[in-house]
Amino acid sequence: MENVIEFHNVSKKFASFEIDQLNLKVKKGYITGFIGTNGAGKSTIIKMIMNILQPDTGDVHVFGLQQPQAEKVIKSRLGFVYDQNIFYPWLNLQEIQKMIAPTYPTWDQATFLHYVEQFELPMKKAIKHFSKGMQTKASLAIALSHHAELLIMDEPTAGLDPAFRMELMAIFQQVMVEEGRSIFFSTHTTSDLERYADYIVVLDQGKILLHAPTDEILQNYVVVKGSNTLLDRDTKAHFIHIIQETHTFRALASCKREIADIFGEHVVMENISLDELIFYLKAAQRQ
Ligand SMILES: Nc1ncnc2c1ncn2[C@@H]1O[C@H](COP(=O)(O)OP(=O)(O)OP(=O)(O)O)[C@@H](O)[C@H]1O
Repeated sequence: MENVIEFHNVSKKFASFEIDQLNLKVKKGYITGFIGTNGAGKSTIIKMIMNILQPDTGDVHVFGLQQPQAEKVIKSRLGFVYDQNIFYPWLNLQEIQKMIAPTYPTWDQATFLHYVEQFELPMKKAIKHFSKGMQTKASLAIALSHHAELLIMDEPTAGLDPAFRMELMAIFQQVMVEEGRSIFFSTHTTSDLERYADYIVVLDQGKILLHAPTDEILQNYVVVKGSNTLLDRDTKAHFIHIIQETHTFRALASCKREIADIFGEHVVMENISLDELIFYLKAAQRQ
């Protein structure tokens, strides 16, 4: 299967943060959600995809082309959407479009006008007077109007109200109808991903803890609750992380069926949310 983004042994060091030999392959044609707690390194990775930051060592490929050598071609084929205005704040959408359109050979004015109308964006209002959600939509309209094959988004739903967020997620699904298009976006709103993302990447302290199809995660990972008397060296080995109270434990396991076979009705199994998954994986990483 073709990959739209590839990191090969990428390292990047800041004073108090490090990405060490990171490998990542994001599949073409799918929505991939990128999650992890504050400071996990999501923005740093997105900036390296965009060549805003450069790795100390290792290679970043987008569309099979290497950054930074192919930056110009890569940028012409992708759309970068984030929740801050990246345009001159005093310009309106009409002026921005006039400035941007000639820079993209694939610019499609009819598509631009279509999205401006669908997103109910005013053409003549200065961008600085747009709400956060309107700014996100404006970036998205521009990305879609040059037929970006890959949409990269750093927390596009941050600060949006639930109705607006749902609308944006519906738009993501709609734009995926264009064959071969891919979306890679970071978020703290994990409930959106449970419904809309095909793949999930969990990051912590610059390390990928899990990268798997969303369905597989939600079907197989479980929180198991039971009595401490069930835990010995052999049974403990079936859990990724165990939290023990005085008499009982709760633990994360990655194979629901295996746990059912071993413990039967002696334990309670609960479906996991992505927030719980991040919590347990992070705790396991630190133990
Ligand atoms: N230019 C920089 N110089 C030094 N440290 C940096 C720089 N950029 C990021 N960092 C540090 O790298 C770490 C990862 O930051 P990053 O913004 O990538 O995390 P994140 O997962 O996007 O976080 P959040 O979810 O809070 O946005 C943080 O500890 C941050 O302080």
